[in-house]
Amino acid sequence: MTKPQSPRSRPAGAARAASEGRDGRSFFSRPKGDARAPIARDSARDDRSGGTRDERSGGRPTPRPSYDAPRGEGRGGERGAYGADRREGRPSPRPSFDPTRGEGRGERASYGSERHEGRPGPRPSYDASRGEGRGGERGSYGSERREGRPGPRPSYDAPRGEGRGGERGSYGSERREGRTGPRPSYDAPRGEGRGGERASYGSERREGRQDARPSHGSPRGGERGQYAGPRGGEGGHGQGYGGQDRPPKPQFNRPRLSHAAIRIDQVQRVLGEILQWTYPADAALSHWLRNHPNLGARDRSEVAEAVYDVLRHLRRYRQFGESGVGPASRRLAILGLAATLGANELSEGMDAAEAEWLQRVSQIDLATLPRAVRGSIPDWLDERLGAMDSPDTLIEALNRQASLDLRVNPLKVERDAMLAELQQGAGRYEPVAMRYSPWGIRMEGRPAINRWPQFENGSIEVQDEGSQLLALLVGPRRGEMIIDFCAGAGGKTLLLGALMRSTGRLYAFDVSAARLARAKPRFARSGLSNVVPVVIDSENDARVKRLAGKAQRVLVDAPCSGIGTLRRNPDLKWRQHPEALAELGQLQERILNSAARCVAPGGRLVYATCSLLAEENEVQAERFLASHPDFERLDAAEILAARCENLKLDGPYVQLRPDVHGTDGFFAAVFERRKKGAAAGADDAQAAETSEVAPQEPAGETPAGDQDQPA
Ligand SMILES: C[S@@+](CC[C@H](N)C(=O)[O-])C[C@H]1O[C@@H](n2cnc3c(N)ncnc32)[C@H](O)[C@@H]1O
Repeated sequence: MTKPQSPRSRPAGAARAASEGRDGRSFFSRPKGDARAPIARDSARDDRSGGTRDERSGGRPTPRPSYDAPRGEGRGGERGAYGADRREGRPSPRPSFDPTRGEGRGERASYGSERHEGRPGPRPSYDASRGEGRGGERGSYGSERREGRPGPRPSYDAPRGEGRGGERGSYGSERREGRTGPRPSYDAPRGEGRGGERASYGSERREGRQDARPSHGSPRGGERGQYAGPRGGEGGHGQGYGGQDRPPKPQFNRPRLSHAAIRIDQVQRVLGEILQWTYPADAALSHWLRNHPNLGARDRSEVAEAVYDVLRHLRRYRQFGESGVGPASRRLAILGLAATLGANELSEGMDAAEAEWLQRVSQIDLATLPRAVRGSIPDWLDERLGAMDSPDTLIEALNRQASLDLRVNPLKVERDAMLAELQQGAGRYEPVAMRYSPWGIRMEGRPAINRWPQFENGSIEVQDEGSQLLALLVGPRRGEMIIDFCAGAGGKTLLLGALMRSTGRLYAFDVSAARLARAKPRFARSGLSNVVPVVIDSENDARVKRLAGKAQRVLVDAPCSGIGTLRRNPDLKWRQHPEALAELGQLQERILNSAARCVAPGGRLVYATCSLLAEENEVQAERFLASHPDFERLDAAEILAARCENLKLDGPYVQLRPDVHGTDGFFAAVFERRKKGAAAGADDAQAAETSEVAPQEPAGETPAGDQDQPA
């Protein structure tokens, strides 16, 4: 099994995503006494919203998260971004052009959006205004709620999908795992336990009751005070005794716990939280870690890696777990730790029956398992990925950890100079130039990039290589008017603005004020002055219509399932479901149609997702072409190949895969508005000119965003 990446190094596409940290009014901002049920319902819609359970358990907002968690990614590739976002949450020293009133509020959750780049998130991040938050933008969730736009209905009932298809039994079990509360309000699992999986039900039911059966000599039944706590000084690890060199004194009548027993229990507890699917995995993990501040770096890393391993291989592990004894979440924890630490490390923490079971399931020949079980993906996803070339290698790659991808800021530094600098100072992370992106540097390990001066001064950002390549498709030029229609936390906006050399005007639209607010400090760090962030009410906002026929280039980095980012956000495959895909498809189509109206005759429209699924990609592109005779398709693969000689792609679309290109899964289509159809564009432009409200001015002149923030 592959060694999972520690949460520390994950992108912020925070759940990104954490929400990309997952956004907005998260656990952090939830008012005291917020009931559990409503949170579950909301989060089912926008699971990227970051948050902690502090509020759930009493409404005490947690201070800054201590754990620079998993994903700096921004899912979709931006590890380190998480930490960054968190910092971004602090009042920026140069709030020059960011008009967003909401800024500084929901920033904690911001890591989610970065995850998105790195993209995270079914994250329900998309379509913020509806409370959806699917796709990769966790952060937006909370903020959306604050913005007073709670979704009228929990359209994105994330976990519902799980039990469907062939996985009903397991879905129900997930919900039950670790659960101590009443049934979640979304009432997802009707039908759970039916079908062929009843036998496992009983054990699954036990997954949530960690303290009920103090068997195995494990820490249940009083472990809390024993290890996880703050008794020890900081920094210790390896023993898992809260940083102390020695285990705590055994208490009367209580057996002394081994390192392995403690670790199993820790992982079991975290899984108990995550597998309720109330919050994105990275948010739930971060929250748990914050509540255990005295765990050392190694403790954190080991817990996180095992938890992510379980999320990656959940379906297979559940199947293995059926033949075991004890609570199901404990069996999952053992499997995750055996994969990441090695079975030998666990022996002291298991009883004889567990050890025998582990040995037995470790010998199962994976090749004999159906692909969906072997690759641990839900049936609906197996069906879709199975229709693609080389599905096995693809699924395998999606279950591996992603590397840490950095991008230099071309406004500030040359890639080679930065690479030399990093090789000197951070050589142990093995920085190398990326294969395709001219601005990219790839690193191994989990450096706390967000504390590096190069990050703080805007010379580097965390961004998946695939996201970087999208900028080449947009091909921005100096002085142009460009629209980044779904700008989120600004990952792609940053590169577009730098390639415009900070000239012209770059509109950064998004329905999520929280995500745009998180973009602000990034814009400030990067030295850009040509970005105009605009929070729009919807894709049909009047401010969008005013720009009809005016933009030379429009990028639609559409809200999507985020399935291409499973390396960074493995929980997405359990949170996403086919019904949500259908809704996403409609949203993508509406956004594309509105964005197309902004394109000037002869101008370029780029449609991109971090999905691998045809229905979000080529099907959308073909539908757009069929309904827009004034646009023609350009060969996106050719455009990219002209800039990246190593990159061999079959057009007309760009489709990047982790197994082939080492990037997250991305799709891009490029369309050009016909010049001879200029009449339509001219009409649009005329309509715009006669509009009652003048177009917004760029930052530095009239900060348009000021008018755009919700109250
Ligand atoms: C894939 S993410 C964008 C990530 C961003 N481009 C980046 O690189 O960080 C999709 C974004 O679409 C936004 N969105 C959802 N519905 C939208 C709509 N109707 N109009 C504009 N943006 C929308 C979401 O809030 C989310 O930030």
